Amino acid sequence: MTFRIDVLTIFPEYLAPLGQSLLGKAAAKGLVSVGVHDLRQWTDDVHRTVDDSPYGGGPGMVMRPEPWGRGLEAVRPPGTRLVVPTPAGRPFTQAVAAQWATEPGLVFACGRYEGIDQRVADWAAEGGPVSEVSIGDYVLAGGESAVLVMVEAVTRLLPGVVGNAESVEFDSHADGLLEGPSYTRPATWRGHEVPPVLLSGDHAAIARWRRAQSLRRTADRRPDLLTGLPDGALTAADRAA
Ligand SMILES: COC(=O)COc1cccc(COC(=O)c2cn[nH]c2)c1
Repeated sequence: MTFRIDVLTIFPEYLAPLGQSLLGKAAAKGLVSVGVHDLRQWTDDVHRTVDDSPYGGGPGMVMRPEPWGRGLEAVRPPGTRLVVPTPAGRPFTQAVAAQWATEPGLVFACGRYEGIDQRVADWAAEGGPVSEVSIGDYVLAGGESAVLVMVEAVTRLLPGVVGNAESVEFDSHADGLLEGPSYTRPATWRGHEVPPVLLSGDHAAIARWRRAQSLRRTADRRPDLLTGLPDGALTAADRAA
């Protein structure tokens, strides 16, 4: 029932926001519990060293395996998915978030420097699923920001977290398309009108208009999403739009 999140990082203070806002309410409801752990508590030297030079040479430093091995043994419930944010990962998508939201919890490993010794992910796969995932095609200084992003995407999908469950269902990407424009009062604002159909009360026309806007925006901004749609996702009416 309670979704358990654990994060291992050398910058625990960076993940303090995990207790705020939406996640905070969810935590207050007992839907989510979060643990943030300083990786350095599992180092074995007086300098609490977490990195070392890369085998084979090359720039930068690599995170040593041993602190990760001890930390994951201490923190990761058996069988729990280990998520490693990395620019070299498979794409993190709404579908991935939805899948993870059905599981009992997640453990996140925040890489820094040039990354974590690959044997950590390889060894961790012996104890449960491991997902090396990317939140986008750019390089961050570490995994902590990506963890904030993924935790927010997953926890808002947990039952009871977002007030209006329907608003989650009709998110962008939920049906494979981008969400179209939204409007609220006033009907005229600084010379800009709300599209009249939205004030018409004709709910069938409104639904058609919204679908057409969603398709137009997707074709304009994310044509890649249109090629990936399952067969039949686009109706004849869609194609005519
Ligand atoms: C095995 O995995 C690792 O070693 C991960 O290591 C690193 C190293 C540097 C930065 C990061 C953080 O992730 C991203 O930059 C990222 C994720 N998505 N898009 C950009 C992670």
